[in-house]
Amino acid sequence: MGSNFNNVPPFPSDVPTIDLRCLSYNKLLAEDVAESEQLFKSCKENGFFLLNLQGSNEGDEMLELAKFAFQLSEDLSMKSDKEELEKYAWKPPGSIFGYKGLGKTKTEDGKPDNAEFYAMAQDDMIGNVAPSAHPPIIEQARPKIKEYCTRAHSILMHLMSHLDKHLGLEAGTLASLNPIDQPSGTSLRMLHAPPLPAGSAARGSVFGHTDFGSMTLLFNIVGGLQVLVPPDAEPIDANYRYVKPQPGCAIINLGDAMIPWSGGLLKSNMHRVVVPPGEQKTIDRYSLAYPMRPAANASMRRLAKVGANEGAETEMNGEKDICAKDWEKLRVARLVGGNLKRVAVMEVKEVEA
Ligand SMILES: O=C(O)CCC(=O)C(=O)O
Ligand SMILES: [Fe+2]
Repeated sequence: MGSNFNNVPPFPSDVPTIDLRCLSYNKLLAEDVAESEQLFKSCKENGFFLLNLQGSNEGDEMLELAKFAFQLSEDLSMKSDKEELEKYAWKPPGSIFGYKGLGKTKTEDGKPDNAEFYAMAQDDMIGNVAPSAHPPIIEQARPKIKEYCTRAHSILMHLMSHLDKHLGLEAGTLASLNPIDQPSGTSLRMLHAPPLPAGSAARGSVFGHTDFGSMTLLFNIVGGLQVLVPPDAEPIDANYRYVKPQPGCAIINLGDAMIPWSGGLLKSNMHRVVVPPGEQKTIDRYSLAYPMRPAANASMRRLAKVGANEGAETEMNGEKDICAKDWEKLRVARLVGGNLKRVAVMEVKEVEA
């Protein structure tokens, strides 16, 4: 994947960027205490960090799989008949997987988005459920997509094991809420934003949102991703900063599920994708998102004991239980209804009331 960075115009130096921590996956694998502290800090401050995957077998394998998936995404975008892809259309809230064509959603300013994507359900790709039909380009890639999901999941599980420790949870607690072998809404989503025709008005690709799941592993090469700074700022243009993509690194961000689980201690930050900065706006932008979601039947309730010394709300009285599947349904319905409000700590209670 590193080589792909050589084929794109440089990320400009005169745009506002967010200075994300770049953590070493190798050090985290070796249980490096300082690196682990930095991970926890990032999760509490803004829920975003870069993860350098170079130098460990697992990390290098993930980078190779990303290279494969970037090519797959390009092949799908460039070699497919769009009408053919519409046979596998994404139709929320009923079907949140499949193909979404350009302009099917609106960005903040009410204009149609400038991105297409193809989302593949992990359950389908790894065999938790009977396979669904996909275009031949995807069908042929099934074994690699399965490898991709498996590898991405195991990397995120390791990051979760660090959070278990910091949150004072028993080892394996967060992993047990995100098992790969049980049905969940986890997917691999390949996004493509074509360059806008010269002289046309700017149009964003992905409207401001937080990810629904527990943790996302993201690869991009071309800029355009922006994060809200600080996380509780008004979601207006002036408060968004670009993330500068780094070779050999994934971008990790926490999703909304971490908020109720951690009693609001951890952050799930608003982000969006706008026109790539500077000269980068002249080329096709591809990104690969693996938003890991909790098992469908996982409880969204605050985890007992979580962060008692860290200022998290630990009072659980009155909180009703709701499973991830129902919680996500409410989130999708809210999104389709145009409500992009952030998830509140007490959302579990709110939605059930
Ligand atoms: O394309 C990107 O860089 C980010 C995409 C994203 O936020 C998402 O798919 O949830
Ligand atoms: Fe996202």
